[in-house]
Amino acid sequence: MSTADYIAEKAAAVQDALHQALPQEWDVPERLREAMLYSLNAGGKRLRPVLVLAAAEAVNGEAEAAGAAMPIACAIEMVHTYSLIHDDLPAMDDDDFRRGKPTNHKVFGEAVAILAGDALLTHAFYCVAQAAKNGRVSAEATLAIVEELARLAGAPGMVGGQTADLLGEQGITTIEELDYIHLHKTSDLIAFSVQAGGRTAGASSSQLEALGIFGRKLGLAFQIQDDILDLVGDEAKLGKKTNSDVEQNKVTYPYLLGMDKSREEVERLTAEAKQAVEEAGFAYPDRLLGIADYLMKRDH
Ligand SMILES: CC(C)=CCC/C(C)=C/COP(=O)(O)OP(=O)(O)O
Ligand SMILES: C=C(C)CCOP(=O)(O)OP(=O)(O)O
Repeated sequence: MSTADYIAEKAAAVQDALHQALPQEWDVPERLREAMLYSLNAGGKRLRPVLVLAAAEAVNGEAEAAGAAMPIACAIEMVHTYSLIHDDLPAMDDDDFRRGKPTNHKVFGEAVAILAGDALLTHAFYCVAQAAKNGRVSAEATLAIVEELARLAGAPGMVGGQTADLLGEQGITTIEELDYIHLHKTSDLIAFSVQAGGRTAGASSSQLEALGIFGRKLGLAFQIQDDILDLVGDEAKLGKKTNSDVEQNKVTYPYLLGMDKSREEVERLTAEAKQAVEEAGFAYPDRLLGIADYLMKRDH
């Protein structure tokens, strides 16, 4: 099966699991449920949950096949979707279009969009707890996953990166400052995804370390590619507006280094990410390696 087919198959399985992740019988205001499901079901590449599953498979193909990592895959997609809803708000990037549809606040209004994001973030931790409750992931591994999710999605992680991004908009002058933003805003959730997937399948500490390096480097390459696509990508394929970084005076890799050097960095970081996994002695590393190559060449 090609990497594209593998991603499509896993993304479809994640979609099914997401449908069941918010219990129907819960008494939730209808407008809130609609707003949560609107962004969650709008699609997206499902990169982070697919990476959770591919990392579990790298460690132990049978554990992945048993679906142990799926609640964690759902959790990370909820955290990511919340972050996009909030990122699009007028107080942040003020975007009108996401995942090929009007942004959440354009449809539901700012207050409900904020609350839908809050609810998705909170519900992610409920999903993580289900992994231990259904007995497929040990309580010890689940506890480590909770701790890592809180850290890497929170102030020392994604929220910190987003804050530095918004406060630093015009004042960034060095690659080091920019890397701080990218590593936290984007890499932290990607590193969480592969490490948490590995934990569900019983990864050793050296394997977890290799997955962390893979995730951080891949995340950085992914964000640089996102900024390249903002300049040269196709709005219909991307499902969001292009040229938004220039309009918001954002300092990016293409702005600081130019397009050719930025592309070289994506290739270098992807190669280094793959090397970390190749050297760690995983039983089934091919899907993780294939996803890294696929992302480097992506146009959406
Ligand atoms: C706590 C919050 C709200 C975090 C948001 C994190 C994030 C990665 C936003 C999208 O980045 P981007 O603005 O570079 O991407 P896009 O081009 O998709 O808007
Ligand atoms: C970190 C960035 C660049 C935000 C968008 O992430 P994705 O490109 O993974 O967004 P979806 O496919 O999930 O919509």
